[in-house]
Amino acid sequence: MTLQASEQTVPPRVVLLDIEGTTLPVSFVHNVLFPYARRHLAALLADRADDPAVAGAVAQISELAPGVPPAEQLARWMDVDAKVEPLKTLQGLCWDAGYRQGELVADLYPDVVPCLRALHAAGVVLAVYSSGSEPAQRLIYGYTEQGDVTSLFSAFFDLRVGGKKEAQSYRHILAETGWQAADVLFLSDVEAELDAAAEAGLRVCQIARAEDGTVVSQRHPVAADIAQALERSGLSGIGQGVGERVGSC
Ligand SMILES: CSCCC(=O)C(=O)COP(=O)(O)O
Ligand SMILES: [Mg+2]
Repeated sequence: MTLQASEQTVPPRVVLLDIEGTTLPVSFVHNVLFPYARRHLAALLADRADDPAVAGAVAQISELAPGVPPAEQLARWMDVDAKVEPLKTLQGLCWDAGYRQGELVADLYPDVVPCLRALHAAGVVLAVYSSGSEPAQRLIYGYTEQGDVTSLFSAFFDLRVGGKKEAQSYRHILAETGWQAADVLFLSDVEAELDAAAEAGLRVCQIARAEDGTVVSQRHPVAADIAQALERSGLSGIGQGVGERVGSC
């Protein structure tokens, strides 16, 4: 029998977090980050063609879409929000300059940083799993409105381990880290990602943010924000005062 997160009394040791729709508003990704990358991709391809990261991504595009000019293929992928590695790599390189020049600052949901700090202080391992490249994930948490919070995280996983809607990707993360599936709580807004994580044995809870209009899961525990997800997963009582801090985050 599978226990619901709300029924589990042993708290998770690891919290694995999605980004878009979970810690960062969907609108920030789609109205700020994606358009920024779209505006800068052509210049990146032209100006940094010899950069190994750019050349490697272009080679990957040619393998995935032989005969299609890379810029055209990237535009097609962006039109459908495709989660493919070379696009994510190149978007990350565009954003890098934006964050460093002060044009981009990650507008995380207000509950996120206080919750992450409380969990970290309680000894809970924090990790990220996003379709955005690992460098892009580090930029988001490196340039938040609350400063650089990357040190709160022990690990970052991207499409290198596979797509987020595939159970095998979560098994890959477990194999790489040595974490036990039952010790890991995965938080995401997307039901198909929660399905895949649950199939791999992870504990899951959907973050259904009102602002994002998330389609509420009928299959998994649901929380309105990170604090509520933690309470429902047995984390509000960990350590002296952590419950209060998490509760107020
Ligand atoms: C981490 S960079 C911005 C997010 C992104 O590029 C993306 O495709 C969203 O993916 P997620 O897996 O966080 O939903
Ligand atoms: Mg998401």
